[in-house]
Amino acid sequence: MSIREGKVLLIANPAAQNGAGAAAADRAATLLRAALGPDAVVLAKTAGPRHASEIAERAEGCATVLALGGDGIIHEAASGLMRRPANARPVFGIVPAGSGNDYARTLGMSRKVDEACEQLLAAEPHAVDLGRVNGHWFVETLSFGLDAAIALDTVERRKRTGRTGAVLYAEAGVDQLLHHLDARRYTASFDGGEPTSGESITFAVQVGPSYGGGFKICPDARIDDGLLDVCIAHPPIGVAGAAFVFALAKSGRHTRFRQMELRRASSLCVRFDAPVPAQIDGEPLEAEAYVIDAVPQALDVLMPA
Ligand SMILES: Nc1ncnc2c1ncn2[C@@H]1O[C@H](COP(=O)(O)OP(=O)(O)OP(=O)(O)O)[C@@H](O)[C@H]1O
Repeated sequence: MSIREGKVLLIANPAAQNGAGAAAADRAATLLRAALGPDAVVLAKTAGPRHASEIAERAEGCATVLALGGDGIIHEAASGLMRRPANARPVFGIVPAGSGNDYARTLGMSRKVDEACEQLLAAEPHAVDLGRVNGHWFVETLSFGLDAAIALDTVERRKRTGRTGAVLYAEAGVDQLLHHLDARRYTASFDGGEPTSGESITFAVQVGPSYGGGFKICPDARIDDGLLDVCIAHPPIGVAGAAFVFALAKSGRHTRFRQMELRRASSLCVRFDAPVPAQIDGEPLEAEAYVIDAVPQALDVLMPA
């Protein structure tokens, strides 16, 4: 079903990208109403964290739900939709207006509002996989360790300084690299296999390739293969080596280093010996053990043709 059939609910985070989301929301609503009709599009601006999830869960009578903002709001809206019965779940789409926009990169959506609306108007739905950890859904990324510490530090820095984008991520990266290059002991079992133990500096579990504002941590991950791609960075990696690997990860060329272990699995369980920073689509997540699986073709998502 295309966006042209049925009502569209546009859930927008006015606070995304340090407040730029408000104008982006009005612009997208205007463009979509011009194309689809004045009554075809309902704009709902979020009032705060988790509101997008509640709005999406209550999306009665809508054929399409769009999330406008960053990966956080996309994560929340998709989670809300997944709480609806499968036979009453609207098609999902995004208007990227965030800071990192990793899911937008994966879907191939433009980060310009006008272009993204054009793409949505011509898009067809595609059944894509979602990840699930301890009952929480994720659209793109779940990770533990250094990179999660960087992602979470980035959010803090953005709030503090008002700066955005890959430069901010790199800045947080340098700081965390210098002060928190910790190896974390883990035990993991893949697809119900025998548990194995090891040490990781980062441990990423991806639906799509991208995290941290465009770093291709699992460059070959596909969102419709029914599998999760895993990248485990093992020690030893010194500060200079880690910085080098980190820079190469921007284009996915870090995978050739012997410290990188790449795997695919439909499910895994991971436990760390000590509390570890963890991020799910850029938001913090805390648990003692993580039970993770891929849910194939979980959500119909509008993707550019
Ligand atoms: N009205 C609001 N005021 C403040 N925060 C909000 C509001 N609505 C939602 N949020 C929260 O804002 C956070 C960040 O939102 P979002 O991901 O859309 O933008 P971003 O952080 O700029 O982008 P990215 O996640 O791609 O870096 C989310 O955790 C969300 O819950």
